[in-house]
Amino acid sequence: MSLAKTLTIAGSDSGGGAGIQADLKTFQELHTFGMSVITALTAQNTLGVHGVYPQSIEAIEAQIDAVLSDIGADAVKTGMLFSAEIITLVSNKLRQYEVSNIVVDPVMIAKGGASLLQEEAVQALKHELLPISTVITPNLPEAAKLLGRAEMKTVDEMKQAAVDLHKLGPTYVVLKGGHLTEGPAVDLLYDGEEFFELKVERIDTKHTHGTGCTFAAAIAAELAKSATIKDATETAKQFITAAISNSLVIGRGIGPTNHAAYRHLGK
Ligand SMILES: Nc1ncnc2c1ncn2[C@@H]1O[C@H](COP(=O)(O)OP(=O)(O)O)[C@@H](O)[C@H]1O
Ligand SMILES: Cc1ncc(COP(=O)(O)OP(=O)(O)O)c(N)n1
Repeated sequence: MSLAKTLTIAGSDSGGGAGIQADLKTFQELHTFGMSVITALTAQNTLGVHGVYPQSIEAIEAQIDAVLSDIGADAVKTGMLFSAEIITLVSNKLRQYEVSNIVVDPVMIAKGGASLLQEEAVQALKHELLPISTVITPNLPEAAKLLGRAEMKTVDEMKQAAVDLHKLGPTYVVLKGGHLTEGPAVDLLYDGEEFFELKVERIDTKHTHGTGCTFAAAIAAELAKSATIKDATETAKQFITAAISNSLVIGRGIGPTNHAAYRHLGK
């Protein structure tokens, strides 16, 4: 038997709700073979990030080479990359191994406010990783930072931002609207010509830790199984909506989404 192979290159969340842990759970639930390259350890729980410990370039490079020189990946998802040096390494390696489905979640700041990307690394993200990516999945603050403008507040402003993000080089842009303060949770898929809206009623819960990681990992899993970008984002939206609707009230802060919920829809 063979399974589509998915690789996450991201930070570890000791609390299990975001980062590598969220990605691997999502990969598994969507019936792919998940693998990981850890860029940084975080000491994290539902109350926030209590420490960030980047791994050495040597350790990250060795992990990537071990996985891609032998097993390979049908899709790679990147999350917390932390520094310009790590971004340069990851970009070079993805080129070297000619990875074809690259999903870049440009993780910058955790919900609790902790910085997961150094300020000076934003330029490396823009100029080295975005141009080789298949799809980027910024949230509204990340999109604003990448474009050097104020945060979008309406779907019309999101559309203009998606066009401008597309000019940075990715084949597709999925701009996430989870941070909109009013109305449904709308995300926009832009392919350089047309917009597609992914829209659901906003779920009334504070337990949304790891939503962005989970959503991007689901897109990567579907692309690995050869779904079109439109089908991949639609499935990912169903996956994250089920995960948020059944999110877990654990810990004393913002609880994680429930990665097992999608399977209970009979998927
Ligand atoms: N309260 C909510 N109800 C429904 N969907 C949500 C809610 N919050 C976030 N989402 C969805 O979760 C996904 C991740 O979005 P977002 O929270 O913006 O990302 P991030 O975790 O990177 O900040 C998107 O599909 C977004 O629309
Ligand atoms: C290790 C690690 N990576 C990424 C994040 C951010 O994840 P996200 O899905 O955006 O969720 P929130 O942190 O915003 O709830 C993280 N926290 N840790």
